[in-house]
Amino acid sequence: MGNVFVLDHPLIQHKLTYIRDKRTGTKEFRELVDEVAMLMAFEITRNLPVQEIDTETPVTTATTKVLAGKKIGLVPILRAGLGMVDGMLDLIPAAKVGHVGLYRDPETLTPHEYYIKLPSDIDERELIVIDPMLATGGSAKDAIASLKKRGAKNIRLMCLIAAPEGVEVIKEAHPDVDIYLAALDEKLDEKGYIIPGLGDAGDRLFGTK
Ligand SMILES: O=P(O)(O)OC[C@H]1O[C@H](OP(=O)(O)OP(=O)(O)O)[C@H](O)[C@@H]1O
Ligand SMILES: O=c1cc[nH]c(=O)[nH]1
Ligand SMILES: [Mg+2]
Repeated sequence: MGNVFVLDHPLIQHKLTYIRDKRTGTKEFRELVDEVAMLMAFEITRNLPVQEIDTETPVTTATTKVLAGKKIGLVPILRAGLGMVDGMLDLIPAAKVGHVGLYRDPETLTPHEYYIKLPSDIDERELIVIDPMLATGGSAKDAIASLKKRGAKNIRLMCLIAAPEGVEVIKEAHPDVDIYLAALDEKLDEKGYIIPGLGDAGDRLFGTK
C-alpha cells in the first residue's frame, strides 16, 4: 500500500490533453472527464479478486468467474469529484456512493468540510475516493481522515492530476492508501494551483467561473 500509479493508457492520456486545453468548453470538458473516469475505473479494478462458480449455460455446466470479496463504494469529494462519478458507475453500477463536501479556502488553502453522507456499511467496502485534483493534498487528506473516523478500512484515492506536494501529503498522512492518477504534474504555483494542471476543475465542470 501507499503506492502511486500513473495510468498511462493512451486513451486516458489523449483525453487528458483535451481536458487540460483551455479552449475546451464546459460541455466537452464534462464529457471528457466522464470518459476518463470510466477508463480509470477499468484500470483501477484490474486487480479485483474473483472467485470461481459453477454456471449452467444452455448446453453444459461451466466453471466461471465472478467478483469476490469486498463491495465497492465511491466517495466523490464535492464539488469537482461529482464529475467523475457517472463514468465510474458505468463500469461499476452496483457501487454505493457516499459524498464528502469540502471546499478549499482560496486564501489559506485550508479545506473546510461542509457535508458528509456515507453508506452505512463503509467499513465493509473497498472505497475509492474521487477528486480530479490533488493539489496541496489537504482536501483528500481530510476526506480520507473523515472516512477512517467513520470506520472505513480499505481506501484508495483516484485523481486526474496531482502535484508532487499533494502526493507526499497523502503518503505521509495515509500510508495505507494507494493513489491512482492520470498524470503527476510538476508543481504548485503560489496560489496552490497545479502546474501545468487544468485550471479550476469545479469551475470548468460546472461553468461557474
Ligand atoms: O489538494 P488541495 O489543495 O486541497 O486542492 C484540491 C481541491 O481543490 C478543488 O476543490 P475546491 O476547493 O475548488 O472545491 P470545488 O470542487 O467545490 O470547486 C479540488 O476539486 C480538490 O477538492
Ligand atoms: O489546480 C487546481 C488546484 C486545486 N483545485 C483545482 O481545481 N485546480
Ligand atoms: Mg474549485
